[in-house]
Amino acid sequence: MDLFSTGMELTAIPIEDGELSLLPLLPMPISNAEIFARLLDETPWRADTVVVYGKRYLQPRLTAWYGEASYSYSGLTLQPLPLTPLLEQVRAAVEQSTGRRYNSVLLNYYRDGADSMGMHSDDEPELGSRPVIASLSYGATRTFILRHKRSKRTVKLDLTDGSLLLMAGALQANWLHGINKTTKVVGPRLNLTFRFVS
Ligand SMILES: O=C(O)CCC(=O)C(=O)O
Ligand SMILES: [Fe+2]
Repeated sequence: MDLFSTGMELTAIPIEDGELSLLPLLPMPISNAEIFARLLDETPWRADTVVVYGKRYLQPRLTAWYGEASYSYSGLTLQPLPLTPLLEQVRAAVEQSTGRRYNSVLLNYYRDGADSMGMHSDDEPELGSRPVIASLSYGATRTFILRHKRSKRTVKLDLTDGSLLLMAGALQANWLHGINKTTKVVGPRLNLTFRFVS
């Protein structure tokens, strides 16, 4: 941390072929524990089935999609729910810290270490050619894995309670990302990815 850093700003993580930055703790007027508990309780969590290479799978996590537009991936179309007052408040804080606007948010609930997200890029056409995605985590720390599509270089980041990761530029075009299962005992984790869908 340099002399003039307040620790409240995003810090760039040097990475080739894309932009990545991290804020260890998003400033919020309510505690992380309260945000976590309210999100867990207020969200109509869904256990969705996706189609991957023609086969149907139950997603290894629960999800909810909020915003203005429907969202399609892996043969699944999610109808949006209207943002709750809490999600509006969180969105405002994320917009303030990242200097960007978002009209949608995907909530992921990883119940324990058996829940995961496969390696993917958030590169659907409605996200635009250089998507800006702000990823906010609450609860248990899980390891976020990035893998370069051509070089296969892997970068790992621990996403801790209240951390905000910003993915931008050519990151989605050149890298995959995901969350592996773990055999370690881990508690529940919530992740919110704010996006701009047009
Ligand atoms: O849970 C995470 O940190 C990743 C979520 C993610 O990649 C997504 O929602 O597209
Ligand atoms: Fe993603």
